[in-house]
This record gives sequence, structure tokens and C-alpha cells, in this order.
Amino acid sequence: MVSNLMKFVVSHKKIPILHVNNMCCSKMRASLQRLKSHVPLGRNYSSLPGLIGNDIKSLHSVINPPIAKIRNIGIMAHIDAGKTTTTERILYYSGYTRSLGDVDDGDTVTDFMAQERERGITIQSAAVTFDWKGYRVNLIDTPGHVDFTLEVERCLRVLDGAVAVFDASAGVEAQTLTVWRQADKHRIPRICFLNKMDKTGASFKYAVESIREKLKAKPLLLQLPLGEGKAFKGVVDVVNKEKLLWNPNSDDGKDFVRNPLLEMSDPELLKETTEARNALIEQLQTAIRRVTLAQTAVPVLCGSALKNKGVQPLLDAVTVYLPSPEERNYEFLPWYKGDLCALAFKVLHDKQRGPLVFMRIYSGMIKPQLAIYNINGNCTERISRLLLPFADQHIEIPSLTAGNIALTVGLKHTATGDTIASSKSSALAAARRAETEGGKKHRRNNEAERLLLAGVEIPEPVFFCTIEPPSVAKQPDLDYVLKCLQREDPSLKVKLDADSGQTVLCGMGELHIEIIHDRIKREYGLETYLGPLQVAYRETILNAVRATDTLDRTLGDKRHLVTVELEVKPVETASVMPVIEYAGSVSEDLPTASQEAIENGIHSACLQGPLLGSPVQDVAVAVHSLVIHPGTSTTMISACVSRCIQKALKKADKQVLEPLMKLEVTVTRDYLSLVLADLAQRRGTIQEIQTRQENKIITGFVPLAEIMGYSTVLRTLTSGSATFALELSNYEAMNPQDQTVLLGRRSGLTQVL
Ligand SMILES: Nc1nc2c(ncn2[C@@H]2O[C@H](COP(=O)(O)OP(=O)(O)OP(=O)(O)O)[C@@H](O)[C@H]2O)c(=O)[nH]1
Repeated sequence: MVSNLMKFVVSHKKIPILHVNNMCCSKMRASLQRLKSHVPLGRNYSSLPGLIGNDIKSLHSVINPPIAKIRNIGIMAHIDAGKTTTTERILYYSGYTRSLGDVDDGDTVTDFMAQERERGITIQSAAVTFDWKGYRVNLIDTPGHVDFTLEVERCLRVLDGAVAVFDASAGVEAQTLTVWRQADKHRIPRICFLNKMDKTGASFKYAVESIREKLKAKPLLLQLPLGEGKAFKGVVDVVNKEKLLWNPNSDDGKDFVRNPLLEMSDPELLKETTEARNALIEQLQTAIRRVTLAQTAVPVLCGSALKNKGVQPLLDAVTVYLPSPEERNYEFLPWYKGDLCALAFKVLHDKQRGPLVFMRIYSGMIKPQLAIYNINGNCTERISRLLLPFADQHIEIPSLTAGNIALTVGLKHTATGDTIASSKSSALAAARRAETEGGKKHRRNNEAERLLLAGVEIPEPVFFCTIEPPSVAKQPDLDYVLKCLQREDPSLKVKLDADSGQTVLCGMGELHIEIIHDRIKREYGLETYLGPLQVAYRETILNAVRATDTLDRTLGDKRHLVTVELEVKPVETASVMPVIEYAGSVSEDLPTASQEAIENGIHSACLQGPLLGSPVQDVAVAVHSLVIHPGTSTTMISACVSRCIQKALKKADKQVLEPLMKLEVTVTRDYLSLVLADLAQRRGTIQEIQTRQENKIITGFVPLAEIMGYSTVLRTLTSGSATFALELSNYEAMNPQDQTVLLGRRSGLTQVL
């Protein structure tokens, strides 16, 4: 008994969960205040359910609840909509924490990484597990900043449902649209929570309309607010015709009453509620849950996380309307026939325990000491310990079954996005089933590929800069740190500049690179120096050009001789992957190894264009003839093809393409003209200016090169009253004058992207 109990030790050691960030003004101000006043960061935690006494059986049921009682949900939203505040309330009401954390005081459970506490923003998502009325809820807090969009998308992949949090005074904002589209892509059923109902300017009607218009979703109003702005008191439950009033004298909002609406006391409200209820029932015909799961409509609730109102009904709605893992239709599940299938969706580096891998288990079971097969890495490794991620506490557990989110210790090679099976033979058996059951639909290049679950497109980085260690002797340390960080964050790319020998960091935005730099110092104790931040350009060609090349080299007693004739031509693909065509005479009898060698040569040549050494986009390559002397190695074939393409690209008329960003600025009327004038100077084009209550919303496009450091500029221009969101739109041809200036500036500088 004693030894069994030892297995269920509660770990009180903090494991750093990486977090978020966004330099929004309110949080920056709050964090500065915090730094000045040195607010202590201590938290209280209640003991975990099932761990009291010797009741191992009840602990078992806590660890592996029936799958129908599991809800894997995410919270998604625009920056600052209140995700973290809502999560804090959720943890408090579910009895997990004993005090209410506050983002403005920097003591939330989920945002506990030092950077987050100082900046007041969430960098990467943390999984939080808790129980609510007999349901096991695994909740992923996702970041709102666009630099971490990949993080959001990866988390969506492992969710069964999501809560979209809105600022009720702003409705649908730029980043909400992005994450909503991502959730559409992964077919995630959603509930909307109109937060900040207490805020001046909050408008339930406006926010609902914006959901209808901008998200093209059908809102199902399950609640109506009781007052708005300062007058917000509670909510009306439209389905049950009840008023939910939070006790104004309770400082934590735990105390509230449900009162039926009566004709005598609330005639108007009853009338309004009855109308809304009738509309709801009419509109639906079928059950709310069914339409939510089918994603034909979204239930809408409202509240104020900060003022502790509306969070408990939101949790009820999560358990009632969002699906359990078994209600999600994962086409790959039958292929595994109950064997282990899991997705590693996040890797964290813990100094003491090494890499910690978060996994969503789709089928089968995970145990400590289990050997698992990583399909992406084609390697087998062993899990040493298994933990349940209760925010910054982790309990050690003996097993975890399908539908759950696990935290594993001991996996050294598994990276974010990897698919896990129990063994290579199990993965191969699943791949065979996929082929027979899925037919042509799933036929891809190789068996393993068919099973990869991640399917998250990693966007190309738009920024890069050099990074240097404090001394040459520290270069291996830097290489190691960057390798660890890349396992956690696949959107971070690291390259070596062949000419200067310098290490180059490539990231999704200024903030992304800044955070990486900061983490290298804080988490790994390595001081590094960053070179100036540069924009990642691309190149293309404007006309078709033919070229021929011969490579004739004797190595030892072996002659390698290959002659190729090819043509590069412009096509519109918006991609850096060249379209490859073969003349009939070439493709006939072309051995697979030679074809691979040709394609490797084409891809590597297109990575470095002749103008700036940046990737070449929108090109097709037609291989017209190819003569290979017997015995010529594939490396020589690749080298010859690559050289021939570079020759052709040099001869063509060339064009630099620059990243164009979609920009949304929210500004008060007083500052509108100042912001517009500044954008005009930045080669910006304005698409439209909308009015949202007191504010003007400017949307438009601006080249990335012109918008670096914009947060500081905008803050100065508008005395900190404006906010903005940026997102990569596309790559656009630079005009000839700007291109000449850029090429002049860059001559002498090497670009590695
Ligand atoms: N008035 C009001 N303010 C709120 C409410 N919820 C959150 N806030 C405030 O809004 C700001 C942002 O809240 P967070 O919870 O950090 O928002 P977030 O969505 O997690 O932010 P990111 O992680 O940076 O994307 C903080 O200053 C909160 O105090 C609310 O219901 N009413």
C-alpha cells in the first residue's frame, strides 16, 4: 500500500510553463507599476481532488475519467480580450486555486513565467487541468499576439472545442478573425463569451452583430446582459428564463442567486426574455448542442471576468454544449485499432527534468517506462515519468488513457508537432489500414506521412538577425540552446551564414525574436548579442530564360559527367516551392534517385536568388534534356542542376518582393489624421476606416520594412491611446526606385534567407 501511494506524490516544484507576451499599453503600464511596487508573487493552492487520505481508487477515477466526461477546450481571442483573467476565474471557481489571480498584479497561475509577469502577456500556451461538476476539463490558454499564431494553431489541433472570448466593447477584432478561421480549418465547435460587459462602451448588441457580420456565424443568444457598462449586474438565462445576480457584497463573486423572472416585478424584462427565447427556439428547431457540434451556430454568453460575473454559467455551457473527445470524428482513429496514437503539441525545457512533452492522447494508453515510437523522427524512446499538468503543479500518475492531455518526462528527441505510436510495427499496421480504408484520398509519398497528425503549416519567417555568443568558446552552448528552443518552437528557424560563419535567427516578428533573446539569457544564462533586425525579402523573375550546363569531374578513378538543359519561367503560385516539369524524353525511364537529385538541386538553387540571396518565389522549372554518364553520383547531378538554375536566374529580369502586412489600427477620433499621415509616409495604403463607438478602425496594408518599431511610434503619436494588429498578407513587387535603394543598401551585406 505504501509503495503504491508513493506513486501518487504531488509535485510542488514549479516547472516553468512558457508564456505569452504582447506589448499592449495597458499591460505595459501595469507591469511597470508592478516592478516598482515589488508585488510578491506567492499563490495558494488547494489540494487536488482525490489526493486526500488513502483513497487510491478515487484518484484513479480522477486521473482517467470516462471519456464522455472529458472536455479538451481552448480559450481563443484577440489580445487583451481577457483570456487569462477568465482562466483565473475558472480555476478559482472550480476550487483549484484559493485566491483570485490578477494579470495587472502579475500573479496569475497560467502566466507565471518571469517574462509574462513583467510584461503581463501570455507567450506560449499552458495546459491546465481541473474538474467541474463531474467533468474533467483540460484547458489550453492560447496566446493572442500574431507573432504566436502558430502556437494557437498547434493548440487548436489538439482541442475538441473552444471558448472564444471577446471584449464586448470592441466585438470581433483583427486577431479574433484569424483564430476563428484557424478554428474553422480544424473544425472546432465553439462557444462565444462576451467578456468585459462592465466596461464603459460595452454593447451586447454591437458585439453580437459583429459576430454575425464579421465571422459569418449564427449567434444563439443563450443569455442577455442585466445592464451594460457600470450598470452591469448579471445575466439572464434565456433558456431557463432566470436572472443570475451576483451578490454585490461578495468580493470574489462566488455568491449568486438564480431568480425566476416574474410578471409582477420584471414585466419588461420578462417580455424581452420571452421574445428572445421564442426566437431562439424558432431559430434552432434542433438542440443547441447538436448545432454547436455541427458548427452551424455558436452559443453566445456574456459576463465580466474581472468583476467575477458570468464565469460559472460559461463553465456549465462548456460541459453541456462542447463535445467530448469521442464525439469528434477523427478519421485516423480506426487505423490504430485502440493502439497508442498521440500528438506532441508542446515541448518545454526544464533544467532539472530535461524536456517535458505535452501530448494529446487520441487512442491507447501512456504509462511511465513505456517505449514509444516517434513517427516523424523515425525513432523509439522511453517515457520515464508521466504527469498531469495542473497549471504549475504536476501530479505524478501511473497511466493516462485516450482523450486526455499528458505531460511526459524523459523523451529527448520528440519535438513539437510529432506523432507518437506504440511501436514502429504498430505505426506500419496503421499506415496499411489507412491505405486500404482511405483509398486514394490518403495515398501520399510514403507510409509514415499518412499518419502524421500535426498538419500545422509553419509559416515562413519574415524577420531575421544575426546572433552572437559572448565569446567563441560559448558558440557550442549557443548552438545547444538554439536546438532546444527549436524543438519547442518550430516557427523559430536558425541558419548559418556560409559567408560570414555567423548564426542567424529567423522569426515571425520583432516580439518573437525579442522573446527568444530574452529567454536565452533568463533560462539558459547565456548573454548574446543580436545584430540589426532585417526583413526577409523574396525574389522572382519576370521572363522565361533557358540555360545549359555541364559538370565533368573526376574524383579518384571515377568520372562524374552530367549535362542538363532547362528553362526557368515565371508562374503565379505565391510559393517558394518551384513548379517542376519534365520534357517527355527526360521523364521516360528516369530513375527515382536521379529525379530526387534533380529536385534537390532545383530546391537548393531556388533558396538563394541572385539579387539578395533570398528565396525565389513564383517560378517553374522545365527540365528539357538531361544526359548522365554511367556512374555519376546523385550529388553531382544535384550540383549541376543547381548551378544551371543559378545561371538561368542570373540571366532573367529580376524583381524583389517584399512582405506586405495587413494592418488594423484602433484610434480615437482626435488622433485619426495624425495616424493616417504617418501611415502615408510609410508607403501604407488604406483600405477602409470604420467607426466603432468612440473609435476609428483603420484597416490597410503597409510594407513590413516600414513598420518596424511601430508600437513605440504609435504610442508616442497617440499618447498611448491607440492599439494595432499586424498580420502577413502577401509578398508584393517593390517599385523600381525602392528596389534600387534597397539593393544599394544591401550591397556588401549578405542575406541568408
Ligand atoms: N473591465 C474589464 N476588464 C477586464 C475584464 N477581463 C479582463 N480585463 C482586463 O483586460 C486586460 C487584459 O486581460 P487579460 O486577461 O490579460 O487578457 P488576455 O486576453 O489574456 O491577454 P493576452 O494574453 O495578452 O492576449 C487586463 O488589464 C484585465 O484586467 C473584464 O471583464 N472587464
